[in-house]
Amino acid sequence: MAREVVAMALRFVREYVRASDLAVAAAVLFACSAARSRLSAKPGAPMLWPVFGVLPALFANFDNIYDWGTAALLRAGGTFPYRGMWGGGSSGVITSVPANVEHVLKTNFANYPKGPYFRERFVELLGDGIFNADGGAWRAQRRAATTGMHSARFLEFSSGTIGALVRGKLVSLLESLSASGDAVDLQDVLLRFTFDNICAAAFGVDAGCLAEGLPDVPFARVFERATELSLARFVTPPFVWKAKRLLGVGSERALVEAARAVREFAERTVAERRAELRKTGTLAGRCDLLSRLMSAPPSDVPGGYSDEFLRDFCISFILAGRDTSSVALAWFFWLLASHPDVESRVLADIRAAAAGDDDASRTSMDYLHAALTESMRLYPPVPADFKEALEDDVLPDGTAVRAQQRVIYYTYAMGRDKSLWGPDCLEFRPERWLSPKSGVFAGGAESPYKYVVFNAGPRLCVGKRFAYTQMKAVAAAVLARFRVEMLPGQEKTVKPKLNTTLYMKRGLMVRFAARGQRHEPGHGAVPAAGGCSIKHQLPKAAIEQSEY
Ligand code: HEM
Repeated sequence: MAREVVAMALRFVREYVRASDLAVAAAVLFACSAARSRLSAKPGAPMLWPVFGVLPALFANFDNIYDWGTAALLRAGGTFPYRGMWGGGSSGVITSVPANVEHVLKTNFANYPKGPYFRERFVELLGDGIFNADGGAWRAQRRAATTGMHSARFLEFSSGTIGALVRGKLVSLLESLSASGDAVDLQDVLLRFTFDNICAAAFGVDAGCLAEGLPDVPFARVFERATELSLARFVTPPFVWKAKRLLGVGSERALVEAARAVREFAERTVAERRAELRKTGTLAGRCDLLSRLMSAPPSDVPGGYSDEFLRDFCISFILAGRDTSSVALAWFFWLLASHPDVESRVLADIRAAAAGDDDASRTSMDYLHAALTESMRLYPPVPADFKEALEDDVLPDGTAVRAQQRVIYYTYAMGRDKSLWGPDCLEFRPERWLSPKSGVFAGGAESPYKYVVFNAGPRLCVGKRFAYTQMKAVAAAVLARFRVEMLPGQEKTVKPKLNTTLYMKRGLMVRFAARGQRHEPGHGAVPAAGGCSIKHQLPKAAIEQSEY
C-alpha cells in the first residue's frame, strides 16, 4: 500500500510539477525560514541563516572578523547564540561577559570539559596530553605539569635556557642583521625562538630553528603541519573529514603522516632518555621537564610515568608553548613602534633594572611587565577559546546552553569592551596596570575572569610564569641593544590572521639598528649622533630574574 502511494506521488510530481516550481517553493521556504530566524534573533546579533547558520555573516566580514565579532557582541549585550552549517555539528553561544566566563571556567567547571568535539579533532597529534584531556587523565597531566614547572630547579633551569638562547642565538642574529641592514620578518624570528625554547625546556633538546641561516627544521615543519591539519577539521564538515579519514586520503592522510612523525620524534626522545637513565642510573644533570618527570615521579605514581604519558605530555607542551609568547611579542613590538612615550618608559625600566639602582621591587621590570600585559589585552595570543557543556545549563546572564553545545568566550572582545576597561579601552596604556603610588604592577587586583588571556580557574595556563620570563627577557635584550624599525607601509598589512592563535597575517617586517645608529630607509646602518648604547651594561641577572 505504502509503495503504491509513493509511486502515485512520484507520478504526480513527474507530470504536474516542473523544476522551476520546485526551485520557487524551495526559495519561498528558505525566505520564510530566514525571516523567522531574523525575527527571533537577539537584537544586534548576527543573522543565523537556514542551512548556512552564521557562515554568510562570517564570510561577509572575513577581512575584519575580529573587530566585526567584537562589535556584534557589544551590540548584543555581550552574548549571542551561533550555529554553524547543517551537518557541521557546531552550535552554542559566544560571550564576553566575565560572569559567564567565571561560571564556565570555575563555578560550574565540572559541566564544561574540553569535550569530545575538541578531543577528536586533536587526538592524532595530542593523544591524551594535557591540552586534549579531561577528567582523571587531565588531572594526572596537570599535576605532573605544575610539579615539574613550579619546582625551584626547573625555574632556575628555564631562566638559564631562556638567557642562553637570547644571548647565544637571538642577539647574535640581530647583531648581524643590524650590521647588514637586512630586513627580516620579526614574527618568524620570534616563532623560531620560542620553538627552540620550548623544546629545550620540555625535552632538553635543541630544535635548531634559530641556527645560522634560519634553516628549515623538519621537526618544526611537521609539527606546524600537524597542527594546521588538525585545526582544519574545525572548519570542515565532520562528514567530509571523517570520510576522508576512513578512506585515508587527502588532508586526513597528510595529518596522520605528520602526527606520526611528531609522535615518533617524541617516542625516540623518551626512549633515548630512558636508556640514558638505565645506563647511568641518574638524570641528575638534566633539568628539562621530561627528565624531571622520568627520574623523579611523585611517590603515588608507582613505577613512574609510562612512556606514552611522557610522550603525550611533551607534545602538548610544545603545542601550548611554541607560538603564544612569540605572537604576543610581535604585537608588543608593533605597538611600541607607534607609542614612543611607552618605549621610552620601557627602556628606562630596563636600564634601571640593568643598573640595579632602583629598589628591589622595580628590578622585576614592572613597567615592562605592565606593557606586555596591556599589549595582550588588545592582542590576546589566544583570541577566543571554548568549552563544551555536558548537561543543559543557564549562564549567569540568563542565556540557555544545551548539552553538547559550546560556550565560546571571546577574549579579544573582552579586552576592547568599554564597560570593562573604561572609555579609553582602545588605547595602549600600560599605566592602567600600575599602582599610581608605587609604580608597582598591580594587575593581580583585576578579576581573572575579566582578563582571560591566560585562561582562568583550574585550567589556568601552566606556562604563564614561564611565558612572562621569556617575553621580558626577549624584550629587554632586544630593546636594550637595538631600535626596532618597522618597514614603512605596513599599517594596512599588519592584521590578525583567522586562527586559534593571533598570528599577524603577513608577518612583521623590521630592521634592527644598534642603539646609537639609525637606518635610513633603503640603506644599511648609519651612525646617529648622541645615541646611547647600554649593550654592555645589561647584566645577566637583569634579564633572567624577573618573574611573576
Ligand atoms: C603569552 C603566552 C601564553 C598565553 C597567552 C597562553 C594562554 C593559554 C590559554 C588561553 C590556555 C587555555 C587553553 C584551553 O584550556 O583551551 C593555556 C593553557 C595552557 N598553557 Fe599557556 N599560554 C601561554 C604560554 C604558555 C607557555 C610558554 C607554556 C609552556 C611552557 C604554556 C603551557 C600551557 C599548558 C600546558 C596549558 C594547558 C593547561 C590545562 O589545560 O590545564 N602556555 N595557555
